[in-house]
Amino acid sequence: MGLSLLAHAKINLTLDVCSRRPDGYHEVEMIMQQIQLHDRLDFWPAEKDISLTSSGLAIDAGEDNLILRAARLLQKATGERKGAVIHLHKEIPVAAGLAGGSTDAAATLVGLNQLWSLQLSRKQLMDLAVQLGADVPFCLAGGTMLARGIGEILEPLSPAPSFGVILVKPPFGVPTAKIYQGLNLDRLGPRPDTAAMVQALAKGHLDELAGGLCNVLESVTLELFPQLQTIKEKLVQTGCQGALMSGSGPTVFGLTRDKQRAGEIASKLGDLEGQVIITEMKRPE
Ligand SMILES: C[C@](O)(CO)[C@H](O)COP(=O)(O)OP(=O)(O)OC[C@H]1O[C@@H](n2ccc(N)nc2=O)[C@H](O)[C@@H]1O
Ligand SMILES: Nc1ncnc2c1ncn2[C@@H]1O[C@H](COP(=O)(O)OP(=O)(O)OP(=O)(O)O)[C@@H](O)[C@H]1O
Repeated sequence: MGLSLLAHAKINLTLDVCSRRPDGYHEVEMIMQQIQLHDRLDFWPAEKDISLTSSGLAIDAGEDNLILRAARLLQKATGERKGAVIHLHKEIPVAAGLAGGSTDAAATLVGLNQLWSLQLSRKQLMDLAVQLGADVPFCLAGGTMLARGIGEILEPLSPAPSFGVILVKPPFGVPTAKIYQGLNLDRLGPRPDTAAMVQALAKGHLDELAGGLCNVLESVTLELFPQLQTIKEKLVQTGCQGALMSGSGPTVFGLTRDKQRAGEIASKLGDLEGQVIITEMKRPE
């Protein structure tokens, strides 16, 4: 018997960078939110090999794919020798700031833990997750979280109401490492008021939440790609309560009261350089 899992994308409602670590990573403080947009992963048992196929958006399904890296890591950590046939249906734009690869890696850890009856605990899966990438622990945990450390220290926050989200993904990708390297920690520009945003979430106030959106990585990515500023402005002019770049970019998102309103606004956006996706914040199951 096979199994099927949905792997959801994320947006960053805030992203603050506190310091640079000797290993090149940065200590961050950010509010992360899962959204409905998702990939789908199907798993079937196999004798010994692990194979990966894909459909939907184009993706390299070679050994570097985070799905295969997650599977190999799980084998190495547990000594498991069984194989698996994995199929990825890709809907989340790639290299977009939406944690597309990270969420696939998290789903692979969960899926193979089940398929291979490994019975690893949440904590053991979390320890493997951070070895695959800074966003993978959040993707495993899901929901609405305050993330610290390099992103692996997670604290659950009040779940956001199912506000509408319009994503605009420009027709290019952004390498995360290059954006972090480009940060000048002495001149970060506006920083998020994380505590105020935690309160806004607790109250479920869209206006307060939209007003507090802030991502210090914008100072690097928007300088490289000024068209992202234009997209942000257009989202607000057409009726979004607020707009922000997600992660290291280049995707920009706008917030609305619900998904229907997001659809109405998206139809007024007109000519925009990029793919427009209408979705909403994911509610807890
Ligand atoms: C921008 C965000 O997506 C916001 O959620 C994350 O901070 C990045 O998470 P990610 O893509 O899973 O990150 P990784 O794949 O672990 O790291 C890619 C590169 O980004 C930089 N990086 C990432 C996370 C972090 N806290 N500090 C960093 O400096 C490092 O140069 C690293 O080599
Ligand atoms: N399963 C996967 N899905 C998407 N990208 C993958 C996957 N496996 C490996 N990658 C590679 O990872 C890189 C980053 O892609 P991804 O879509 O995860 O970026 P991202 O959304 O910016 O991630 P993050 O928000 O975590 O920084 C790309 O170069 C891509 O080729």
